[in-house]
Amino acid sequence: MVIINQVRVRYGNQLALSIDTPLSFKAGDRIGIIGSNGAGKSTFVKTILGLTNYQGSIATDLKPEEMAVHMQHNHYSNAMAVKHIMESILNTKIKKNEILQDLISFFDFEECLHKKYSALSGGQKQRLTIILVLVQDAPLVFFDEVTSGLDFETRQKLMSKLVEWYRNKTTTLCIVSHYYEELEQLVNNILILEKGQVVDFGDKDELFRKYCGKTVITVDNTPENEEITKNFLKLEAPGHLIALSCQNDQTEKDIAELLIRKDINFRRSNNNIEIMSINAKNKFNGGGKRD
Ligand SMILES: Nc1ncnc2c1ncn2[C@@H]1O[C@H](COP(=O)(O)OP(=O)(O)OP(=O)(O)O)[C@@H](O)[C@H]1O
Repeated sequence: MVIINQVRVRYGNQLALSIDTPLSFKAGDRIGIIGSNGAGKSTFVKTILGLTNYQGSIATDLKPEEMAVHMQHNHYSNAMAVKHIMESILNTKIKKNEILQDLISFFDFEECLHKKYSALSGGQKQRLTIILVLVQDAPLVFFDEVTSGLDFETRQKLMSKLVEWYRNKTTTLCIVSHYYEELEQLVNNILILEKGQVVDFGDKDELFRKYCGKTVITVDNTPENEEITKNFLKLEAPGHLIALSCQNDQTEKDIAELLIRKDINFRRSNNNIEIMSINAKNKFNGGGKRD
């Protein structure tokens, strides 16, 4: 569907994106794009959409109108009700458009239709743009930080809705997000970017096994827990956590039994994208695993 090869994007003297190894997106892929601030995620999305000046090759069998995008920031007129914004952007009437009616009801948006844009809450504003994106029914859809700035509960609700909407569809999705738990439920591939370069790209579960092992057990980072877990293989982790790599069932059982015996709370995961990406970036930057 899309093959990206030897692509470079420069802003003045800055090389914002540099992709050497070919990346390909297949129909139906659900791709999570992650990386620190300034890693090049939005530039990557814009480049596939043809919105940057790039060197290199982006081959696709899709027409421009077969790609839809939800960008990070959106602005709409405040002069008219949301209903009229929708109808004028889409050049349709809600009462004559069944897909639009379905989306409005699916996203519980009826009560917002008669409000002005500025009167919508953050979550409602995002739902407006999501509806405008989804109604296009494009085969390739980009979401760039669709839940940014929303509280935890609103984010969860919105993501569950998206998961439900796309459950039985073949749409290819590229989702840029800093919220790893959202990606855990929605994507099966991960692209990790760092300083404009590709750290890794592939199946989410394979990347997890490559960088973390079979499972990861996390405990709070305290001196006591550090002492108790000192004989196990540690991974890089956010500062407040100790992450233990379990390469097989036996190690996992040994660690769990020890932690239960010591009455220590722990979390087991076989898809922790945050810890996977920290370790992928660490390896990419030449670091090794912790002792
Ligand atoms: N229009 C622009 N002009 C100049 N530099 C830009 C422009 N857009 C992005 N950049 C720079 O290119 C780099 C990549 O930016 P980009 O927005 O793609 O990162 P990002 O990973 O999406 O970041 P964030 O998570 O903060 O949204 C950054 O250093 C940014 O400052």
